[in-house]
Amino acid sequence: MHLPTDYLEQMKTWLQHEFPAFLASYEKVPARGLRVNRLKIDTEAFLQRSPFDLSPIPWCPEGFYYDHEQDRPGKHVYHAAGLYYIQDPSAMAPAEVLDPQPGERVLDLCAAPGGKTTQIAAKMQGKGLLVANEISPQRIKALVENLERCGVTNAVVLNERPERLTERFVGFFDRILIDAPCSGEGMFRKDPEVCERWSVRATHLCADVQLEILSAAAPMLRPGGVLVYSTCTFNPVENEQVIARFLSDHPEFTLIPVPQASHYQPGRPEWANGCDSLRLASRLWPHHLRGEGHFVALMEKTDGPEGTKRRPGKMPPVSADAVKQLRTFIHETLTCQCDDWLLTMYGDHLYRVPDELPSLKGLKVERPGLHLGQVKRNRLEPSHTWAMALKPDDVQRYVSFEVDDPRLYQYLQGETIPFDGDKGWTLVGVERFPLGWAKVSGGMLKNHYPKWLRWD
Ligand SMILES: C[S@@+](CC[C@H](N)C(=O)[O-])C[C@H]1O[C@@H](n2cnc3c(N)ncnc32)[C@H](O)[C@@H]1O
Repeated sequence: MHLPTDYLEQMKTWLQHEFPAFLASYEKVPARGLRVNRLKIDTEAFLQRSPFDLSPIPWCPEGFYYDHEQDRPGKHVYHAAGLYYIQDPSAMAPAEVLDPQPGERVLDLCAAPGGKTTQIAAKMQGKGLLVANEISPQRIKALVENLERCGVTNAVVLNERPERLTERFVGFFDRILIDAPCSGEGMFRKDPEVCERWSVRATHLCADVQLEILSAAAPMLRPGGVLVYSTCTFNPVENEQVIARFLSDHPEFTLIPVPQASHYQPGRPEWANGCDSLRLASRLWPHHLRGEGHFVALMEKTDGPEGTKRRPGKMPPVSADAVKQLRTFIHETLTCQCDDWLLTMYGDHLYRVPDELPSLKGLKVERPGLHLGQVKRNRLEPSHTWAMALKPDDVQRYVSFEVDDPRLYQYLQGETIPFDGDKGWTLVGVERFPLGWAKVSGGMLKNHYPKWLRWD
């Protein structure tokens, strides 16, 4: 691999005697990780059925290294069922540090493709409000698909510039993650294109953007709330120096210790303004641990205005016809009621809105909540998203295939399967983990697995 000369010079100056070990890390095979999705399965239960050779990642209880030479977990049906998320081991650190709790209001401001959003969602266990924002319209699709596959029910997905959210959410969030766009020095080993785009100038431009994002986020946190800033770059210009600049502009914020700090190396005050508290930030270096590298800083907001009152905002209304069709679908297919659900409609698409969501009027909304389906002339066509968010007990008809059943792969390939069962919408899954919808009629399981997800 050809590393930029300026980059090597900088790292040599900063790292000094550590530089040879750092440089040698580029010769090693990158560590690969997967994170068990506790919205679908407990870690212990997953380990019992996992066909992969796994070993624990010390800073993430749900995280495991796998052997990329031997296993391809991304191609397994358990991945399609959302049992785990493939994620760089060091990228699992920021959400661990954020430590979101069920029932809280959490903002993931730079969310796509959703590695950390899905990790946050698993920790929230479907309770509370998770706002996932992504500025890039191109990257939103992957975020939505990952939230869907992982069965996330309490997320709202926005496509906004951070500063457009500030006024709307003053003092609103308990926790905010800024996994900032950066020069990506921790990605060089895996992605040569990131390496080619790198320049000293780009690191300074990134730092300015990072500071703007932090400044837009600051008012959105409630006093007593915490903010995590992370990057996948090593450059102090984008790490310690950004934090130092932010703290000098925002005395209401203070750095606090990272709970898992014993696994990491401390931040480097001498690479910024010398302020000793920068040691409280954490550095994940590829020559100290098995992972590509990250920077994580945890800050608490000690002062500032309290947020909007805890009441839901006005959302676009739902037609009486849509409610009727939803009730009919639930009556015929599910085992739950929808009387206390907050609903909204965007066009002919019906969504269940998480509690406590303020009005989203004027914002670019990609998903105002859990997508339930499309309201057609006289029926509700349930969404794939909803299928992935259900459990076998939630439905009246569930067809379970074992991993070695050829019909499972016929289903994933979009084929119709002979099936003797009750008529109607039917959830299909591998073991007790849903994969999608089918409709039973005339002795056949008619396939509703989305075309864009079908296996070759
Ligand atoms: C490091 S990536 C986020 C990765 C994600 N958190 C995950 O774990 O999958 C940074 C994201 O910030 C977005 N971004 C770029 N410029 C931005 C800006 N000015 N404000 C907010 N987000 C921005 C990028 O589109 C990108 O998706």
